[in-house]
Amino acid sequence: MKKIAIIGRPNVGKSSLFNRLVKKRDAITSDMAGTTRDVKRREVVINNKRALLLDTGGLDKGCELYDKIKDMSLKAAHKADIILYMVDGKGLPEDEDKKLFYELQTMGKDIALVVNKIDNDKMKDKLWDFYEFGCDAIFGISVSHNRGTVNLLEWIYNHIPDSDIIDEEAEEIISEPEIPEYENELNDEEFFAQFEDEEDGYFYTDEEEVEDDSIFAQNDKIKEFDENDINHIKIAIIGRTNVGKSSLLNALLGEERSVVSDVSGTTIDPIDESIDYKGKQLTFVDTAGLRRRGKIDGIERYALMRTKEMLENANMALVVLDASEPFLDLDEKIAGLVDQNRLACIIVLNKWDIADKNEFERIKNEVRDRFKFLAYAPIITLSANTHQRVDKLHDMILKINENYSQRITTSQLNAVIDKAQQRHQLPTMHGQVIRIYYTTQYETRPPKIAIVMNKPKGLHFTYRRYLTNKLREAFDFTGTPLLFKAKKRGER
Ligand SMILES: Nc1nc2c(ncn2[C@@H]2O[C@H](COP(=O)(O)OP(=O)(O)OP(=O)(O)O)[C@@H](O)[C@H]2O)c(=O)[nH]1
Ligand SMILES: Nc1nc2c(ncn2[C@@H]2O[C@H](COP(=O)(O)OP(=O)(O)OP(=O)(O)O)[C@@H](O)[C@H]2O)c(=O)[nH]1
Repeated sequence: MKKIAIIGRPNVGKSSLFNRLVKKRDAITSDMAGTTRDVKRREVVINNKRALLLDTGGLDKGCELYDKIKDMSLKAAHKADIILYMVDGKGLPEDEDKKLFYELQTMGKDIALVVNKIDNDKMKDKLWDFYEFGCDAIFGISVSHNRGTVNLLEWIYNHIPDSDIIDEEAEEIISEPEIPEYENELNDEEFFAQFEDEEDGYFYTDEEEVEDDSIFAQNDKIKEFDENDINHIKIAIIGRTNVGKSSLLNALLGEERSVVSDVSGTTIDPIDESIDYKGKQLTFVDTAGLRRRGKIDGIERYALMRTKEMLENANMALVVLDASEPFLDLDEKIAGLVDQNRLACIIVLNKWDIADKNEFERIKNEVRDRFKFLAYAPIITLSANTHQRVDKLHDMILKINENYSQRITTSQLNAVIDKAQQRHQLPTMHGQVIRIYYTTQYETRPPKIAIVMNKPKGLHFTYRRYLTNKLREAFDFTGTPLLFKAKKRGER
């Protein structure tokens, strides 16, 4: 990917252009010179071509020392393929700018002189003064008034090779969980024969038998979403050392790290950090550990222990994997903890900027193969460094939270379960007829479903899985585990 550097003195409008190009208020602009602290890099799309934009800055106010500006500019220029040299059109060309510009020109890279703050037609004449830089590619623009930027964009576009055109259709970036299809034309015997190799025996229940009958009575009175649940999501970012957890946290928090005001019952722990996103509160749990410098690493037991603690306080886990490296056993061990905690989950393939994009299919299959227990989790590829698709992850978090919190009415559930039973009947247990009377969801986050039947112990493991998949087909349970409880009809 081509790298574009925006270079120039403090306050000429570099951050403003950067923001315009990434189409977001991402870098911070202000009237004070030197407000851009770090070099930021963001993936940008110019029309349909991809490039990496570097924002330079970090010169303190009062530090107008030309040497420093020159130093930084040269450093940035070395890293870049395309240089946008920016000057303030309100002033006169300065000799130092000119000298530096010549020096940059000798580097043999594509370079444009961008004269900013040409806010109106009257200002246009100012542009003539800058022709003495001797640059063919000179653009008079006004970022704040959005003037002249089209020509500049066209110039940039022409300097990005066609190989960086995004083929949106071909690019697989998100993978939804796969729901197996059942061959309906098989008779029951053939149908169950398919599972013969699998775990034998009759399945009873994920948990203890339900003792309290009242839970079944309340189901349909509860509205589809519990407001408190759906508006606050507690997220644990987990993964082994160096996969990019802290980087992802920073990317998700964004520049405008807003401290969310206390919502009743959701007091924020100082070790947690929260943001508002589209009216929802996203709390990242136990971020202190992610931010601590000189973190203890390499100690597997410690890593697992800490992850466990984080997961106890969360309802969603982002399992971060490094897509640029082979997966390790520790990745699996950490991901296994999500399953134990029955959490909503998204698998994040980070460092996609340096991963082999042609390998998506292979990597995806390996993830599905290694992390079978997270078969319900969608996979997203992204880059915490360039922020590629971080916004998509934000949206995905909201969607998965909805799925995790949803309540399906008893009638909707039974319609699906009845249809599934019509296709394939419940197998008998030692000649005894097994019957499902009805099913009902009695809890959310995650959805828990009770199957009320004559002999709970007679619900075959494979049949339960068949029902799970039929429910996943009928409703959007992407990203959420689905728990079943087999139960005898209460004597009431
Ligand atoms: N009139 C006018 N002002 C602009 C324009 N573009 C940016 N500015 C203003 O110029 C000031 C500096 O803009 P920045 O984008 O922060 O400049 P910068 O070059 O990134 O500055 P540093 O972070 O100090 O390096 C801000 O007050 C902007 O609002 C423009 O096209 N016209
Ligand atoms: N190329 C690339 N590098 C990344 C990306 N995300 C993180 N990194 C780099 O990977 C290294 C580790 O990133 P961190 O965010 O510290 O990883 P971590 O998982 O928090 O590490 P520990 O705290 O040690 O467990 C750093 O050098 C990051 O710059 C990415 O999307 N792309």
